[in-house]
Amino acid sequence: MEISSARAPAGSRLLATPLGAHAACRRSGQLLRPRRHTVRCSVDATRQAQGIPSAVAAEAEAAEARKRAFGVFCTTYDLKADEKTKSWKKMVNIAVSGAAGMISNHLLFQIAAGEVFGLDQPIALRLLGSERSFQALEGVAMELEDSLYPLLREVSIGIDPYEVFEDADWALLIGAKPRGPGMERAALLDINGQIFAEQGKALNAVASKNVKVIVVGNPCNTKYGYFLVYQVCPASACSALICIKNAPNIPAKNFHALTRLDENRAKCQLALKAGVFYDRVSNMTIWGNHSTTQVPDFLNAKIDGRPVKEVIKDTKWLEEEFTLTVQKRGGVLIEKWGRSSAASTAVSIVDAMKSLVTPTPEGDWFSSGVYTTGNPYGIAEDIVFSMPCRSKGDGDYELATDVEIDDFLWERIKKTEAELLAEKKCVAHLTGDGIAFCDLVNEDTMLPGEM
Ligand SMILES: NC(=O)C1=CN([C@@H]2O[C@H](COP(=O)(O)OP(=O)(O)OC[C@H]3O[C@@H](n4cnc5c(N)ncnc54)[C@H](OP(=O)(O)O)[C@@H]3O)[C@@H](O)[C@H]2O)C=CC1
Ligand SMILES: O=C([O-])CC(=O)C(=O)O
Repeated sequence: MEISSARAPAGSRLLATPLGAHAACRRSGQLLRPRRHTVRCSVDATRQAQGIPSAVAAEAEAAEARKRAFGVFCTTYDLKADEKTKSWKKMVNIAVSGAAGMISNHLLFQIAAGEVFGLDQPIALRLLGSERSFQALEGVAMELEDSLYPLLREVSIGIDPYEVFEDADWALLIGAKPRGPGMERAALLDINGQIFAEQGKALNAVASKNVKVIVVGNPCNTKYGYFLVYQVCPASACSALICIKNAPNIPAKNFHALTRLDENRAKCQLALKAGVFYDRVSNMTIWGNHSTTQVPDFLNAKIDGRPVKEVIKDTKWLEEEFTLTVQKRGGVLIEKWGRSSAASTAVSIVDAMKSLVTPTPEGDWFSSGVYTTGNPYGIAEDIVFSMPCRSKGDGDYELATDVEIDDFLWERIKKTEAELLAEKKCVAHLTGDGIAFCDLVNEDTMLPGEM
C-alpha cells in the first residue's frame, strides 16, 4: 500500500488474485508524505510486482474506480464473473464525512451489511476525515476490511472532499468539529459553517449531479455544549442550508437535514403511552428544526390507523410532556451516556435513506428536513425545515398534502420557523446572503443535546 497524492495514471489497472494484489500493494512500501492524505494502492508497484504490461488500457475504467481503494479493496474483481453477483445492481458510491466519529462507527457497518439498499446492491464507501482523525480513519477502514462484507466492494479514505466526494451518489455529512475548552461558540459555528460550505462546493464540483445528501452534523457540536446553557447553537438544518447554497448545480431538493431520530423518538413515546408496540405508530411528523423548538405533531400522527388523540385522550400530556420529552431526549441521553446518541442516530440515518429508496407505505409519510421553497403549508421559503414527505422509492420525495394544521400546531410551527430564520441570518456570510447577524434567542435555540 502506498500513500500518495498523485492520481493513478489513466489506463492503469490492478489485475490480481485478491490477496496477491493486496500483498503487492503493501510490498510497494513507498510511503510518500501525503499532500492530501489519500490512502490508495500503488498501481505501478502492483503492476511491476506482477509483471503486468502497461498496455492494459481496456481496463482503465475499472482502475480509475479503484485508484483510491484501501487495503484489500484495491484488489481487482469482476462482479459479472462471480455467479452470485450476476444479478447485482450497479455499484453505489456513498461518501461519509466524520467517518471516524461515533455515529459513523455504527452506520458504516449497517450500510455495508446491505441494510439500506438490500442484498443485491454492491457498495463503495468513501470516507472523509481530517489530519486529526486520519489514523482513526485507517482503523475504521481496517475494521471494514476485517468484516468481510460481501457487498462492500470498495473502501477509500481521504481528507480532501474534492477527492472523496468524486462521483458520490450519496453524501452523508456527519462530521462536525467538537468545541474545545475555552472556544467561543461563534468561532466554532464559523469553523463548522466553513466546512459545510466547502463540502457543498466540493459536492457541486465532483459528486454525481443527482447526489442525495443527508446532513447530520450540527454546525456547532454540542458534545461539550450541554454544560453551557446560556449559549446558542444552530442545528443541522442550518448546515444543510449552507450546503445547498454552495452547491447550485445540485437540486436543492436533494438535500436533507436529519430529523428521523426525532421522529423515531416521538413514535417511541407515543407507543409507550398508548401501550402498543412502536410499529403501530404512523404518520409521525417532526416540523421544523432539529432543536428544542422542533414540533412533534400529535395531531396528524396515528396509532393503529386512528388519530392519536382518539387513542391517547390526555391532551395535556400530548401538549406538554410528550412534546418536551421528544424535544429534550438528546440531552437526557447525554446525561446518561456522557456523549450524544450515536447508535440510534445511525439507525435513523439508515431509516432516512431507506425511506428514499423504498416506496412509502400507502397513507404513511416520514419526516425530513428539506428545502421549503414551494411548500404547500405556508412555511417561509428558502430555509430547510422538517416536514412530512413521501417517496416512490426513486430517491426523490413529495411533500404530503393530506395534513391538518390547527392553531396549536401552527403556533408551534411559527416558533420553530422563527428560529430557523434567525439561524439563517447567523450564517448569511456562508450562504451568499450578505453580512451575518446573530440575534438568536438563547432559550429557543438549543439542540436536543443541550439542557
Ligand atoms: N441530526 C441529528 O439527529 C444528530 C446530530 N448529531 C451530530 O452529529 C455530529 C457527529 O456526531 P458524532 O459522530 O457523535 O461525533 P464525534 O465526536 O464522535 O465525531 C465528530 C468528529 O470528531 C472527529 N473524531 C471522532 N473520533 C475521532 C477519533 N477517534 N480520532 C480523531 N478524531 C475523531 C471526527 O472529525 P474529523 O474527521 O473531521 O477530524 C468526527 O467527525 C455532531 O455534530 C452531532 O452534534 C448527533 C446526534 C443526532
Ligand atoms: O446535540 C447533539 O449532538 C445530539 C443531538 O443532536 C441529538 O441527540 O438529537
